[in-house]
Amino acid sequence: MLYDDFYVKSLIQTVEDWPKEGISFRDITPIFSDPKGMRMVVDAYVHRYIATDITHIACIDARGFLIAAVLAYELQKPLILIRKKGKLPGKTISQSYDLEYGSAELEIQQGAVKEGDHVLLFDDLIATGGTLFAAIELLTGQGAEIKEVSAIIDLPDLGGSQKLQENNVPVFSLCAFAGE
Ligand SMILES: O=P(O)(O)OC[C@H]1O[C@H](OP(=O)(O)OP(=O)(O)O)[C@H](O)[C@@H]1O
Ligand SMILES: Nc1ncnc2[nH]cnc12
Repeated sequence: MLYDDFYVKSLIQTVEDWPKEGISFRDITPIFSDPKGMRMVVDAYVHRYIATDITHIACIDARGFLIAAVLAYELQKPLILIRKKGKLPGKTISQSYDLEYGSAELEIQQGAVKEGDHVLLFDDLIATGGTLFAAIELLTGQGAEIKEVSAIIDLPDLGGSQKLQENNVPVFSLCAFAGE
């Protein structure tokens, strides 16, 4: 299905002062409850990544999982879960970070990726980029190469996507909310 930016953006709801005062929270929940929107989003990513040399898709707990799992299924690629602290069994590597409304710690299982792996890193939204930088650290720390960081929404006013690009990380987002 052809991607329609106006349609997808119309599904994303802005909730002011949540989870903290001063935050304009971009809620993607309605995309998942709208089969047309879901298909549009998934198809856009399938089209973008089907003819690339990506070997793995990594995604971030929790909203990043939702599209990435469908994409991994469609592209028949292994899916790597980067989770919030304390959720993954076995030996893990962790990385703490700050995000727009707090701080947290992410973990990956040791051996989840290795040198020579070409990873597409997926999350739902880029704000300060803190979450993605932590995930990149976990992946590259085990030798993987980040081919692209991909999100549904970019919030360029928060500077994350620019910072990623300045660090030579290719970034793609389906839509952006700037000055609105
Ligand atoms: O660019 P940043 O400033 O780091 O913010 C972006 C992150 O914030 C949200 O995650 P959250 O930690 O709220 O987790 P959730 O997906 O479990 O809701 C979002 O899903 C991104 O992962
Ligand atoms: N403004 C925002 N809306 C939704 N998720 C977010 N994660 C970080 N900032 C966010």
